[in-house]
Amino acid sequence: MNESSPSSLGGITLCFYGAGSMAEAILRGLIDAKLTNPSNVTVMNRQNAERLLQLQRQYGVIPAATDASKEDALRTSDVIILGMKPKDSANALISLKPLLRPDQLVVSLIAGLTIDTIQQLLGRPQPVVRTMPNTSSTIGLGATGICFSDAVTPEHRELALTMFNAVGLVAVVDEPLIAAVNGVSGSGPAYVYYLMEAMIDAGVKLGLTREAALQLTVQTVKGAAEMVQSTGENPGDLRRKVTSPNGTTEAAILTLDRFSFQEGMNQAIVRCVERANEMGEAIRDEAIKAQQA
Ligand SMILES: NC(=O)C1=CN([C@@H]2O[C@H](COP(=O)(O)OP(=O)(O)OC[C@H]3O[C@@H](n4cnc5c(N)ncnc54)[C@H](O)[C@@H]3O)[C@@H](O)[C@H]2O)C=CC1
Ligand SMILES: O=C(O)[C@@H]1CCC=N1
Repeated sequence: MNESSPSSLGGITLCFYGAGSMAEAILRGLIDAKLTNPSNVTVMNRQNAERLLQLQRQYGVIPAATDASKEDALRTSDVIILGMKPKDSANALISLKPLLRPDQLVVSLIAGLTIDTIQQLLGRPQPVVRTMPNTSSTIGLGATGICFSDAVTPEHRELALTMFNAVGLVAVVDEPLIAAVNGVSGSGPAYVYYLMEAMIDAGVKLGLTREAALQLTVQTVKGAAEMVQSTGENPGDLRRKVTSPNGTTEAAILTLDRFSFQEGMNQAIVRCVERANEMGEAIRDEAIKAQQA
């Protein structure tokens, strides 16, 4: 799964165009892993200068709060990381178009936005790396799906793999499968947190303190994930080992089945993928309108 890559970004400069939660997860992961010096990282957002100062205080990165400093960072950084919401991406790419040099690498974190739409909005076959990361990149345990445009050079590819390997696991996939990655691991932490919320609330209803229910749930989720990874056994086999015939776990699993747990999970992920594609189409339509205007 993980392709090998060098351990440092050297003096490569990075510009986070959009500095919200996903951008912070990645920049924090890169800085904690000592992959880059914070002075090589510029952050910008639409208008929240206080947020940029907070990122500067916390990580030592460079804030670009004025129009001039934003333009300068976008013109000069080696890598531009698109970290805005999908709905803001068409306008952001239209503003980026006149500033970019053909050799700057564009790395997108944006759900649904295709390489083709990025290139249409930029008006040229810019090297583009499309990714679908997740917020666990913050602690180096991210899971990122990644694909590359034709204009990406072997050096760009290595650079992108180095960045995302530093913050977790990387799966190189064909672009149409990025939506599936979105469904499984991009949005996946939220499903797990949702499960944890339900387990904790049930524990509290049964009389545990919230703190005890939280600690027991966290350790259970951590231990279960670690068991799959360290034993190499598949989750189904491990589940069966917990489930004694006619025992307590079987009673619980049969109850989950009565509520169509597996089907619910399957439908949730299918809907997530559909939504990613819908959002991608909406941005593509905006791109077409912008070109006709
Ligand atoms: N949050 C998550 O778990 C994941 C998010 N993503 C993708 O990451 C992207 C960002 O998501 P979040 O960080 O959650 O959003 P967020 O709302 O926390 O951050 C978005 C940032 O973009 C900035 N922005 C918007 N338009 C801009 C412009 N024209 N110029 C400069 N900055 C601009 C906003 O000011 C804000 O700082 C989205 O496209 C999302 O699909 C991908 C995987 C996981
Ligand atoms: O909810 C979203 O649209 C983003 C993409 C994956 C996780 N969060």
